[in-house]
Amino acid sequence: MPTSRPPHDLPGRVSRVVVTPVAFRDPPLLNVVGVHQPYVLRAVVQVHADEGLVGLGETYADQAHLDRLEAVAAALPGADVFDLNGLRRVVVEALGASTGGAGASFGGMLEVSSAVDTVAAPFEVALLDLQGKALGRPVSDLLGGAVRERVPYSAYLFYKWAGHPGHGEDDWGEGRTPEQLVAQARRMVTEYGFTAVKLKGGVHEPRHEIETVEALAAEFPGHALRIDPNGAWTVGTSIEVAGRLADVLEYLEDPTPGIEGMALVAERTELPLATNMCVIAFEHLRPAVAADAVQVVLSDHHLWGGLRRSALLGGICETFGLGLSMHSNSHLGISLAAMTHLAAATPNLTYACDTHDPWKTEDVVRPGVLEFRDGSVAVPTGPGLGIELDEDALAALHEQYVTCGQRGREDTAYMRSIVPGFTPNTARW
Ligand SMILES: O=C([O-])[C@@H](O)[C@@H](O)[C@H](O)[C@@H](O)C(=O)[O-]
Ligand SMILES: [Mg+2]
Repeated sequence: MPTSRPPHDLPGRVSRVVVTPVAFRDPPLLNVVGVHQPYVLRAVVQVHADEGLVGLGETYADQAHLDRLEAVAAALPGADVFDLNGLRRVVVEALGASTGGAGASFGGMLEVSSAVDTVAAPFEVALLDLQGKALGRPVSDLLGGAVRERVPYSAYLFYKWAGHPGHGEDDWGEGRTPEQLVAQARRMVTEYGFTAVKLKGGVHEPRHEIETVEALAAEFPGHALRIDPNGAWTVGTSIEVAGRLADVLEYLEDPTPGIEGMALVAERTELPLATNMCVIAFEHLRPAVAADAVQVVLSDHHLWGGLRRSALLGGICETFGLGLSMHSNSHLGISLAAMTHLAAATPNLTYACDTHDPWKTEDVVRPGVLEFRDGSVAVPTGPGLGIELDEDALAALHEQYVTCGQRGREDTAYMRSIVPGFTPNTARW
């Protein structure tokens, strides 16, 4: 059992905040807006407190977002590490001064109506990590207690090129045909033990993607399958695909753009529709519920304002009878730890969570804690997030950021540099 420290040892105030942008290698994964660049950019947030403890957070590192993170980092010293409502005030004030609180966009796919939630999230995670370290308790305890010891994740398949142009073939090779995607799934299922499998669609004609899902269903009977074309299909196509795949999918994710479009599809299928595109902030819940547009919401603490606001989202989903799953963008181990604590402490998060983890070959977190077994990760039991930052790896990945030349996620621009004239495929088919 972890032991509590006496109250007079608790850290009181934030003394210093360091935001470090890093870049880690990523394969050429295809999606509706283009292709992943050679590197993923992330920002590692370190919040130092006056007792010498350090809390960790992780988020996107596009330049505009970094500027906002820096504005908060400058304003946070002196803040009470237990005052999470106060953190939000600091963020609102800092963004008001630096940016006017405008929205944000990541990679042309995720539009955020207010930057406050996205900017606050990594600082909230870092403060919770600090609180847990001070109290000798895991973050899941601070969120109400873990209701499961392990958190299930799903395999995340992508159509992909064999390698980044000019760099030869990568470890995964080409992912274009149904057979190649079955082989990709076989490797993930064998190495990680996943029992849920998600296919990122919106890349090829729907007929080709249906064949891929059918091949996966034949090869992995009993696995929970999902496809997510990120709104690449019209309402009519979505209804057709839902009809074809009704017996093999557990849910269909964002087949068509917008709450209205999703509602039209939902009227014509029994298949639950999931989203991380048309419901991405609290203000979208009311119209989505009123239109019965979605049956499953994919939460994401990076976008919903942190772990406690994601728990609030869980409560709202429960109230309205909505299912709850978890979205992922390419991420490092700090985020995987945060996602795992959140999922562990959210009783109605019953679907396997998305993760890009298998595509990652570099990290800033020391190995050993966040290992996959039977498709799931054990909830860390150490204080805070329960993970340890590898300072050398952080420095190396920061150096990679400095030299890689990327300063934002640009899937479409990168695709156009290789396939001139490429158009993002939203509602194209
Ligand atoms: O990594 C990707 O290309 C994904 O398409 C990601 O950007 C999406 O945000 C995400 O995984 C999703 O479920 O829509
Ligand atoms: Mg999605």
